[in-house]
Amino acid sequence: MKTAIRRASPAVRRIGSAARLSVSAAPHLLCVHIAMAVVAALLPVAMAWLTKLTLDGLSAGSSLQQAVAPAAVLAVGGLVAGILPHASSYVRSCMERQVGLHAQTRLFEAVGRIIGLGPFESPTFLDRLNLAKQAGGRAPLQVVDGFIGASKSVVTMAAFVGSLSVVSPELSVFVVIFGFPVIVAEVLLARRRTAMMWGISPTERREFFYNQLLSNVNAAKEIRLYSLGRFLRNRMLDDRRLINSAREKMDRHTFRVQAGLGLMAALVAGAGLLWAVRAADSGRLTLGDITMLVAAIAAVQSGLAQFAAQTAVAHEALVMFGHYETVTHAEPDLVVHAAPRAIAPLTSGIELHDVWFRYSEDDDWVLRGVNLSIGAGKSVAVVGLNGAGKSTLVKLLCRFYDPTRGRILWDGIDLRDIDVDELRSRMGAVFQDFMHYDMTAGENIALGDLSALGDSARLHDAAEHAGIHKKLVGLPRGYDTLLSRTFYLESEKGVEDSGVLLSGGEWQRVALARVFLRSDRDFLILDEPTSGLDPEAEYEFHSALKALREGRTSLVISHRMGTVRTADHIVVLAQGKVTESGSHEELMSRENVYAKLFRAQAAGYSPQPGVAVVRTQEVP
Ligand SMILES: Nc1ncnc2c1ncn2[C@@H]1O[C@H](COP(=O)(O)OP(=O)(O)OP(=O)(O)O)[C@@H](O)[C@H]1O
Repeated sequence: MKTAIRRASPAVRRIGSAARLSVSAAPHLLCVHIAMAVVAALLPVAMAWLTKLTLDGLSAGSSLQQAVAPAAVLAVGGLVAGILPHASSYVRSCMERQVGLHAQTRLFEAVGRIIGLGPFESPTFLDRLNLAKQAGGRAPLQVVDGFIGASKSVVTMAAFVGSLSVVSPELSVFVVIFGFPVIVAEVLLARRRTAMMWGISPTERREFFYNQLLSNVNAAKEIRLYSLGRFLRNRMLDDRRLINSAREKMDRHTFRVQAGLGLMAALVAGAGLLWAVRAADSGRLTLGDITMLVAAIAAVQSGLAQFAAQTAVAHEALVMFGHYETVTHAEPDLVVHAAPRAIAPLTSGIELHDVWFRYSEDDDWVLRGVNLSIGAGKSVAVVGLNGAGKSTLVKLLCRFYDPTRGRILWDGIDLRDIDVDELRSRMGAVFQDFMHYDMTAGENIALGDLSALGDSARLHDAAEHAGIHKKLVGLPRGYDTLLSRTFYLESEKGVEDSGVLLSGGEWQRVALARVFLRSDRDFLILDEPTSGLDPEAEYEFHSALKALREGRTSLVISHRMGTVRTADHIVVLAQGKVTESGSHEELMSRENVYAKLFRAQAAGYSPQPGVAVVRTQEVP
């Protein structure tokens, strides 16, 4: 049995998976929904038979009193038929909300299980994630609903075809043969539509990117100053036109196929009616038979149309749900050790042994055999020109990627053997492209360590160290002020300017405050921590940094030599290799790349310009 299930086609597995998801999200509503579908499937047949029997009875001369009972049942049936679609749609809406919430929870839990950054930098994954997000809310229920709806149509049609075969076996066979191509055509249409949607997905994402860019506050300055508005708008509209043209082509094709099917249906209905009139004329059919025949033809045709539509919707939803399933069942992007090794506070240090790394097999090597030792309690600085691989090194240390070759060891234990959450809980970092969260000032800092949320003393202390406390405490609502003009706080709905915007350097201090909140961690990474700070703030920051680093292991990356020079050990990275290392004094005495870089920067502050200037080509 299990083997059979394993061998079942992906479509069957997906239907099973969508059903399980719906059952776990809304079991009671699903039962009510199915029960309503059964009643809705059989009600038209029961009504048709009752009508036929009532009319046959009346035409055979039965009294009005005898006709009252079936007529009363017919009236009740009519009442149920009138209310049922609305009740069913209400139940469906309730289910949609519950299943949507459940599916979204599962999707974002799966996204949270992605350890590294690789998938987020892959266009294919992003397209799939985009479709999964679109599908997550509706697709599981659409699959189940389509299945229920198609089954409902089959039940109604089978009951009517059975009834029709009593009246006219030839016509019932004719209707069944007619139905087959309708179903095939609709399934093919659905397949084509989903292929089209997958095809336009990258264009839709790009259009969305331009769309966001045109309304993004950070982009607004350059867009206005460089007059990029029309250019970006045209690109967005070009993408929209491409999308529209693909959709229009699909709509035209759908129209041609469905108009053909409609014509066929009309011909069948017309032929059936002509035959029925001639048969009644020759006395082979009663009045009741004709009403049954008319009802059966109409019901089978609408049943076929509904079956086709439901199958098409279910098929489309099934394909979309496939993307959802791929994301939620994705294998971990990085190796996850089944029995990870526990790590203790860093005692020996972090070692990189012959680390090679490239982002993909098609890319060039970014790191080419890096050997580096970051001793426990020591501060190491990495310098190098743009693109030398410094931030990539940080990504490997945080285990956003694994080395393509070589190993990174934490007190002798390979990072791949350590539980990634435990590893990261022992680190603090401020990244070059740190985040601005559209949240309050307090929350923006507390995100560095959620246990500090609402703990004013800790937040103030971290902000004080980062030199931003005075600014934050002076905001209209202090630390509760929203650092955004994108949203309102719930408590301040409608207050136009309740949020505050910070300057670039102030934002950097907020990001630094996050890392000060984690100053008790074993290993601190500071990637360009002072790039946005003014000289006074940079000076203050160095004293704070010194205190922060005291006795801690840290790695600093900076183009500012003033930030770098106080490190215990400095490493020059060039084209993915360590080309020089030592203390500031040692490196200066070697008169090599570091010394040239340092002097070149110092020359910028010198009253006599024209001292040593290092050029990109000079660096190996
Ligand atoms: N996600 C990525 N996919 C492919 N290549 C990448 C990716 N990220 C960076 N690179 C490439 O890796 C190289 C090193 O980039 P990295 O950001 O590590 O340099 P860096 O030394 O930090 O530079 P900078 O001083 O400008 O910040 C660059 O050539 C860059 O194009």
